[in-house]
Amino acid sequence: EKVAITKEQDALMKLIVEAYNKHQIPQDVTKKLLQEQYSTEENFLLLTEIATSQVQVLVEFTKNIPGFLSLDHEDQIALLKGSAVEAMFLRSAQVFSRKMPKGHTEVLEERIRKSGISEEFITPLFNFYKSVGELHMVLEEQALLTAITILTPDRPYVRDQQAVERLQEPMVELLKKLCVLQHPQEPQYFARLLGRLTELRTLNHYHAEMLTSWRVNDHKFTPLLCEIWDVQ
Ligand SMILES: CC(C)c1onc(-c2c(Cl)cccc2Cl)c1COc1ccc2cc(-c3cccc(C(=O)O)c3)sc2c1
Repeated sequence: EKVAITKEQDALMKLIVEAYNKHQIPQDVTKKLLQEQYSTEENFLLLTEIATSQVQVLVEFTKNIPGFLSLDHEDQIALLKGSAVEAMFLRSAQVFSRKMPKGHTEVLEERIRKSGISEEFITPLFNFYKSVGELHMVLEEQALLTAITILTPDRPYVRDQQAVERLQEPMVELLKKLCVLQHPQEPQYFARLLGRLTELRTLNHYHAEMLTSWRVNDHKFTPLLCEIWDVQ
């Protein structure tokens, strides 16, 4: 039967995409990727600055997700803390999938490879970037997938999981319809997108190890990152 987006779904879509477009890392931050010199220290500092800016952007985007601010306040914090790393993997992955202007892609890869991350995490990290790049997600899909990741009910310390499910469910339904409409020639595209969310969960584990190894080498994070990642 013909798949059609309802009026409500279209309104939800517009709100999510609007929020996604509105909240971006400022150009003066990302353009530093091209300017600062290359050293492990400099790369780490630059990535830390971008990640901090990304968390601020993520909080603003999340506040614009319909219904989020009506959730229990403790749960709002639990959802943000539980999804921040995954949302940032998704965000940084988009840089690799769309050909960034002025060769950001190569420069970002170089800086991540030389930021003190051990080889055992570099491989899964870039495998993820490659698998996201191969999906050629459109903006709507990127925005919805980020919102769905944030609204994952079974994050640690979430008390009212049903309330989160009630927000996530319509987004998953909408994404499913979008995938059918955007990729008619690829019926399993939606399943591939959800597969990325599963892969993201494993990356959380790697990221926790990355943080530990950076801290062992006395790398400092910003107060915002310390708060969202429960470090220091
Ligand atoms: C603290 C820091 C050292 C760190 O610790 N773990 C990670 C991490 C790493 Cl390595 C990989 C994945 C996830 C995390 Cl969380 C990081 C760096 O995290 C980030 C987070 C967001 C972005 C967005 C970017 C980006 C570039 C150009 C353009 C744009 C754009 O949106 O236009 C975005 S780069 C970038 C780097």
